[in-house]
Amino acid sequence: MSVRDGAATMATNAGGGGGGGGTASPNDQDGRSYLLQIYPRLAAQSTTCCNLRVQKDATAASVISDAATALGLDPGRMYVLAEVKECGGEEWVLEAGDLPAQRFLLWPRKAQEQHPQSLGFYFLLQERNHDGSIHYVHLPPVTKEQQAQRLAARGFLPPPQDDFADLCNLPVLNEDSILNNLRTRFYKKKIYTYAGSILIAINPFKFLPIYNPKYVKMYENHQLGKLEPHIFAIADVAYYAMLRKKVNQCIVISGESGSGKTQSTNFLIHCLTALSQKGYASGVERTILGAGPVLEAFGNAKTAHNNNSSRFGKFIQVNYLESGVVRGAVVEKYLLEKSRLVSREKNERNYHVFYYLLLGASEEERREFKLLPPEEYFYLKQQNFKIEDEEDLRHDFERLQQAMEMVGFLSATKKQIFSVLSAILYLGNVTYRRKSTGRDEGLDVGPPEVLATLSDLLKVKEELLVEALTKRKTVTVNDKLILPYSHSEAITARDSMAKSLYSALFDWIVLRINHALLNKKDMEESIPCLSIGVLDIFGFEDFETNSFEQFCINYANEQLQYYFNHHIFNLEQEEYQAEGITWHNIDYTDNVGCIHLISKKPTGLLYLLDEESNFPHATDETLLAKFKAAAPGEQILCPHTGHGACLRHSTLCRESQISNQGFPGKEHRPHASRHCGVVAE
Ligand SMILES: Nc1ncnc2c1ncn2[C@@H]1O[C@H](COP(=O)(O)OP(=O)(O)OP(=O)(O)O)[C@@H](O)[C@H]1O
Repeated sequence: MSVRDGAATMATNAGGGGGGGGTASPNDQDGRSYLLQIYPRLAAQSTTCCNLRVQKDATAASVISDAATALGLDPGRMYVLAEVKECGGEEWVLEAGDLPAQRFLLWPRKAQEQHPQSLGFYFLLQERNHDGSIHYVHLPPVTKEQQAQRLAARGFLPPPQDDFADLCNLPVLNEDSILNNLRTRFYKKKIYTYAGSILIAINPFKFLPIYNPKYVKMYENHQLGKLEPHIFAIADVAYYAMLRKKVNQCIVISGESGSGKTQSTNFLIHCLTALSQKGYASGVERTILGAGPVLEAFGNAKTAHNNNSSRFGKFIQVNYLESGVVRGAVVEKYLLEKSRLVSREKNERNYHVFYYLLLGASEEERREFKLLPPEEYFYLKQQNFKIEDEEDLRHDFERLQQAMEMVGFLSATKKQIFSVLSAILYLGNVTYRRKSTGRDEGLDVGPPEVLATLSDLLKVKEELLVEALTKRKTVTVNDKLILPYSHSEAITARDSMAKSLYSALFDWIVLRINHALLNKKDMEESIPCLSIGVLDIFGFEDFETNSFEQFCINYANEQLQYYFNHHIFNLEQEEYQAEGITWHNIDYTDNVGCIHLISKKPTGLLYLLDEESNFPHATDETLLAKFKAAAPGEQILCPHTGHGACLRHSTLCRESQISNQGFPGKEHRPHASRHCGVVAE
């Protein structure tokens, strides 16, 4: 036996012996000797391990000698003994004089009494190379499951975690670690992660079997964070907080287009109604179920980011009796994107309902509503848009009709609605020509058959219609003037009429849905009610051409961001201070400057825009001049680039934080990932 480099090394005249299998189970403890199991990790390995009874004071050198003899190893070679503790990734090569039995006694009890290797504790016998270095042999790695079993079995220190269910537990908190954590979890099909009481959801774009009733039950009445993050946990917390504190709750969902906000809203509403069904069903869920497809048909459209994008914001409030039974619901809508009616980006579509009607209507309905093929409507045929899903659209029209009945639209009402839709499409086919005769400056409007059809569908006299489409009324101090539109003004007036008609129709549909959702008794008697609201508004948007709608949407999102900041940073920190908790305030990017720039009285952009709109001769240039005069040199610092930047820049940067970090599964979309956050209040 020789000792080199301080490590216990031995060459032995081994003979016979043979250890057999078995694992390093200590014991058969006689007070002074211990049973060690030693695993050879050798180039020419013939046996798996040997059991050695050793004295407490036996040195590593003597243990190596005995093990090599027992294993029948080549006596001309040199060996070392290493202690392995997998949980910490440790593999210690023992010195010749080290005492293996002593080390063994430091292992957790379970590892001494049970199958130690399965718990990640064992001794290894390794061969030395001629240069003294250790000859490492590749062994199959221990699987995560094996590792987890071992750890759970011994209730011991967890290994370094590779993902965290709550971002607050990340050992290092920065943008990279957050994104890595979300990505690691996403690859493991864990699409939900908490950041305290906020739930982050990453759109999987595929079905995951995690929304069935078993999950509603599983998450019922559990403290947030006890179980794996889930959207049902958020609904559950809101529901039980409402019942316990007798305070209304609100769940705010935000995220960019296509991130899954509406889907999340649906999961929440499903869970919120399921939780409350104690004995007798209220029928509200059925009405909500019907309301969904109706709102979707009229308020959703195919966009570049999402084939079924909600083009309006909504707040759904589910009302409960104090006992927790669902009582009714109310839908409030915000900012329908009206510009979509008359123009849109390439390869985007108008609202679903137009295509449903045109492709799904029966022959009789086609005659009744005077429907044309889709490509004959100016409002639909822009950008040579092709319809390739005719079958689906036909089916969707049937589905819509059914849903309308579920929310109480009678046949006559449906006909009125379809007539208005048809009229809106005909409005786009109205054309103008400058009058060619006499000194009249006005416009000829036509074609006559379109005007006649419009008058018929809208039940408005043709003269009145022509008047509204060609002239405007101006009221001055002394007089009432009727002036003809210029050609471009007339086109704008025609499109405005279409937009206003659709918007009014949508408002009216929402009103009707609310009538169906409200419990009639609530309107007659005053019964104390509690509620949970779910806010689903569109996220930040940035298109090639951004319109006033994008400005308003992004402003609404800035407000939402402000709300998040206020609640997550400000109020939380104030509470810590009030409770005397030692706390270093966290610096965060406050967007209040951006909000003031847009909406602070009296110089906010919105006020200036209002003011300028009252001037008859206002133009884009006069508005811009007004902006510049009111806020000379005013800039917002972009939180990410640090540049002095415009409003648009600041919103874009926030949006880009996560969207380009490479989540898989949706190659056809321009943004690599879509995520949304859900906050329960
Ligand atoms: N949890 C989920 N599981 C499976 N698929 C999902 C999930 N969430 C979203 N999706 C898929 O992503 C699509 C887009 O989601 P959704 O319409 O909810 O996005 P959104 O954020 O509301 O978009 P927009 O703001 O444009 O309305 C859905 O049609 C659905 O196919």
